[in-house]
Amino acid sequence: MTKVAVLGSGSWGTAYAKVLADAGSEVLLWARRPEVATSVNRYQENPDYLPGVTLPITLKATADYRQALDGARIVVLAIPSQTLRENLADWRDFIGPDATLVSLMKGIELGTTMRMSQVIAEVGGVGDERIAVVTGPNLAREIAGEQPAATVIACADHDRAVELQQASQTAYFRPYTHTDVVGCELGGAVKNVIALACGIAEGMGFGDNTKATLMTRGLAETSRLGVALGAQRGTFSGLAGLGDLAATCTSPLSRNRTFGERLGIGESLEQALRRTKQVAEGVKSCRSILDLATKNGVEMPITAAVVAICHEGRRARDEVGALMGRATKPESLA
Ligand SMILES: NC(=O)c1ccc[n+]([C@@H]2O[C@H](COP(=O)([O-])OP(=O)(O)OC[C@H]3O[C@@H](n4cnc5c(N)ncnc54)[C@H](O)[C@@H]3O)[C@@H](O)[C@H]2O)c1
Ligand SMILES: O=P(O)(O)OC[C@H](O)CO
Repeated sequence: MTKVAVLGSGSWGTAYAKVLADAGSEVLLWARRPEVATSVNRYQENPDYLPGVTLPITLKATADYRQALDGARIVVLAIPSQTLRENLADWRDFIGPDATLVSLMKGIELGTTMRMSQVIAEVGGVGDERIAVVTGPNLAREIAGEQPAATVIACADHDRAVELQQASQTAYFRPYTHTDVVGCELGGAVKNVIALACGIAEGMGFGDNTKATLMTRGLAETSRLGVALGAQRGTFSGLAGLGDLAATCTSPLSRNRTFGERLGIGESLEQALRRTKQVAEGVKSCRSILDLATKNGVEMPITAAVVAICHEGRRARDEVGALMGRATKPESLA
């Protein structure tokens, strides 16, 4: 039986740990707070992040990351993106020499503009062939409720991707493999920013035309950035691109979309942050994504508008005017 460590017991860490346990692996979930581990072990529930979901009896938890990592063939990283560098520095010495490191995170590091797999390679000192990314239209609550969905497992080493695919395949969760790690990670990170924009539009009272416009043009700017960074254009039409964008921009379960809605009704960033217990990755990553785009000479007007609203004190209404007033041009999907 494959031994798996899932580091991070928030909503997605817990839901994906359930998938892995349901698929037959021996899974140990690491929780920062001992009471979360106790609740998983005693009551098969993570009441803070997935209340009402009964976890498999075979899924165990611990507050000791060394115990979780001991003998793990697969190590899943499920913490907020901006905390990865610091946490992995503590964990790296306890990770087995041939373990696969799996990122569930959908963000870009502030300051370095690195993707999560790049942070893992640098801090963990591991080759790309040992790093995989799981991404797609995977709202944790729906997966935990065993509602059917697909995902993408991207890894430079196809055999490892297949190994993880087999370890994640259940009656309700269908993983596809992919080799375009860059495109899959960018799809996951940028859709959070576009979901913020859709939430803002919703909060401002705009309807479906506005949100469809943001999604379509948001995907165009995502793919423009991706191609400039070496991603395959086709990745953005798949689960990691369009699939995740559609789920996140339209679902009331999305933290990014919900956060945007608060901004759209006129709350300040601080007010919205105070009301948000879980991570809405796009709020921080919009800045690193815009930096990455600027460094690479790529125009991302929707991302720039989200940065302006979140971090530069600009009014949403003014940003709508700026976006709509841009020079006219032919439609291009890149
Ligand atoms: N929730 C989803 O539906 C979903 C789906 C796919 C991908 N993701 C991505 O997965 C990642 C994790 O998201 P989540 O939904 O589990 O988040 P969450 O907010 O539900 O949980 C975050 C977890 O990280 C822990 N944590 C917070 N700060 C920490 C720190 N400084 N050091 C260590 N641990 C810390 C929290 O205690 C919690 O257990 C994010 O990048 C998110 O974008 C989430
Ligand atoms: O709740 P969000 O906005 O972090 O989105 C969750 C997932 O990434 C959807 O696939």
